[in-house]
Amino acid sequence: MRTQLFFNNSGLILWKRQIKKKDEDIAVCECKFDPGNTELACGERCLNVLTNTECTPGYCPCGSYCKNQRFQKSEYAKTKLFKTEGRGWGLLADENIKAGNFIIEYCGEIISSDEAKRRSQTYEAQGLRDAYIISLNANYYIDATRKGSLGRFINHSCQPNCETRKWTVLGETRVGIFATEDISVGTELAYDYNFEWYGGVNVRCLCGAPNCSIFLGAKSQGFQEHNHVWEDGDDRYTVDEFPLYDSAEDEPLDKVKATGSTNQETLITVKTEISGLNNNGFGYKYKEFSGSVGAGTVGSAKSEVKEGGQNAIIVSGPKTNDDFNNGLGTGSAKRATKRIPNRKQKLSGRKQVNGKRVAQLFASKKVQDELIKCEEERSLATSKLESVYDEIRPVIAQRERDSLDSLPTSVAEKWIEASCSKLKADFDLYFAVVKNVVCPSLTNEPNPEP
Ligand SMILES: C[S@@+](CC[C@H](N)C(=O)[O-])C[C@H]1O[C@@H](n2cnc3c(N)ncnc32)[C@H](O)[C@@H]1O
Repeated sequence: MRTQLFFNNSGLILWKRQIKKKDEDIAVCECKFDPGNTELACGERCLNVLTNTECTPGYCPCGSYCKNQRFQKSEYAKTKLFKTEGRGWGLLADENIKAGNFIIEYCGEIISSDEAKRRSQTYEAQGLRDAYIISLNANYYIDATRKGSLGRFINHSCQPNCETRKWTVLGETRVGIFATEDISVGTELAYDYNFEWYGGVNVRCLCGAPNCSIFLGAKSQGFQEHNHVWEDGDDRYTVDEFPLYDSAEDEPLDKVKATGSTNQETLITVKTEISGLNNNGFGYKYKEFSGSVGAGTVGSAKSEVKEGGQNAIIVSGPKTNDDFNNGLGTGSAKRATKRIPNRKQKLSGRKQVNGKRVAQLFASKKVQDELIKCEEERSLATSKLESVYDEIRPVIAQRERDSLDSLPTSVAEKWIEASCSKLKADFDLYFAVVKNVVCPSLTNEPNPEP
């Protein structure tokens, strides 16, 4: 079966036509079926497996014993949703998974590249920060924003234990997540978004890997398209204008509200469509998967994840692309996108005590001098930090351009030193104020006027 997709002007799938493959076009492996050893049926030496192609039912010599129909039979590893620190939801291995094993299919709506661009901009404008669009091939993308499998919850890591792989299934390309190493039960699953991700807003990566590339999917096509910032002398690339989102800043998420938390595992049913349309071209083929929500995490959930009966939440989506568009903006998952407009705001935008002004509140000249001195030291530390910041940002930019992941130690040390001096100066000032207010006896001075 081959599929022909027809799009309307907005890049939405209008209808699809299944073109039956001729028998001679179907890839049939040469596996010899051994009834005494069914384990060998279409294993790693199967010609189809070697070419990332699933066997076609009815054509495979191993018949119902064929093990090379994992997408078709939804043979997923056991996984479990959990709430991460600062990265929204994540997915855990709920059993030991061997290197190379298929974990789950990345399901969603198939859209054209123009539509991917349009949706990505729309989501960004709507403040939807989590991005779920990945590339299927040169022309098509999979959007799991509103509809998808548990695969949509797998986070990024610069030191991943999984990867995406493309398989041909009954003539169509599908994307699966596969383990790249042995993964033990309870470990978070993560793949590197740099390859297929069509990311929206720039998100600071919180994977914590030593080789972290700072931004999520910084080398992915989507990121590059959104931020044509990498050419030398391009004045769009100034750090001050660089929209930066730090997921840690607005936790807990309001996207999926955790209410009625429970210490027991809660069964969830996730309605998901396989990537593609069913035969009538509009309705989606839904499959039901079961997973479990990590202990003490969630009882009911809003937006994409709706309460679906007792102890069940359902990830549901509209049945057609039109529904999808109409539904956009109503109850869609939102997290406010914070932008950091400039460095000054980032470094000194917080409310600061003005040492000199506070000094005037004290009657004692000795205390005033002490506070003024602290304030001067703090101003010095602040300017030092700002100049180090100015100095290191181009280094970071250059390393990004050169695809180098980590910062040179000397640069990092400089930054840490300047930050520590600034923190110490802040602390000294605050300490001096508190000391002179709370324990004036230490300096034998009277309290300031209230
Ligand atoms: C495909 S979704 C993954 C599931 C998502 N955490 C959720 O709660 O739905 C991708 C989004 O998760 C967040 N994310 C994933 N990996 C991250 C990381 N290493 N650091 C920070 N945020 C991350 C980002 O907001 C990203 O846009």
